[in-house]
Amino acid sequence: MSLPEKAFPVSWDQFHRDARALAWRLTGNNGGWKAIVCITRGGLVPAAIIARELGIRVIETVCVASYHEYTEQGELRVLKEVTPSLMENEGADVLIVDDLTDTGKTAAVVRAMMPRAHFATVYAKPKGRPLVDTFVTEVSQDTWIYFPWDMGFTYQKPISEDHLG
Ligand SMILES: O=P(O)(O)OC[C@H]1O[C@H](OP(=O)(O)OP(=O)(O)O)[C@H](O)[C@@H]1O
Ligand code: HPA
Ligand SMILES: [Mg+2]
Repeated sequence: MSLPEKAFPVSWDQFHRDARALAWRLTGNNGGWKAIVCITRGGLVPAAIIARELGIRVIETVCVASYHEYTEQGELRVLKEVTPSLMENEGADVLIVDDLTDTGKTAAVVRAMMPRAHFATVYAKPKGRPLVDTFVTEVSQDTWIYFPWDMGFTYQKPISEDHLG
């Protein structure tokens, strides 16, 4: 298993703030969004926050899995498709939400289902960035983002111990 070089841990508080910042960036759409399609499972959390902020009541899922063993990406599987009514008109006025885009593979598969939908993620890495319309924070490709729902409290070594060989 290869571990990315850098770590970007995100607390619940920070995630909430970043997801709200994403909601602010999504306020410009004339007439609003007719629905959110969130990419499970990571997209469920920002979708709840954005739906609350923008008053969106129709929330759909598209269920995709590709990272099977921690940081290793495997074959991408679509476990559940989007309801056909939201794919009408190529997904115009639909807001697709995910927690992040990394290689962009997940985004490419879901975008192909709804080419006119708006794709939003909280975080983006350089490879996935061209596939996303709106995001909040970019991190480098060699960084792993640690989401609060994947973490618990553990002892932290002092920074000096890591840097003094
Ligand atoms: O840009 P990519 O390289 O395709 O990676 C990004 C996707 O990977 C993660 O999902 P994952 O497949 O791990 O499933 P999960 O959301 O259930 O954790 C993350 O939530 C994104 O959906
Ligand atoms: O950096 C990441 N963090 C968490 N899940 C992920 N899935 C793809 N990339 C990442
Ligand atoms: Mg995901």
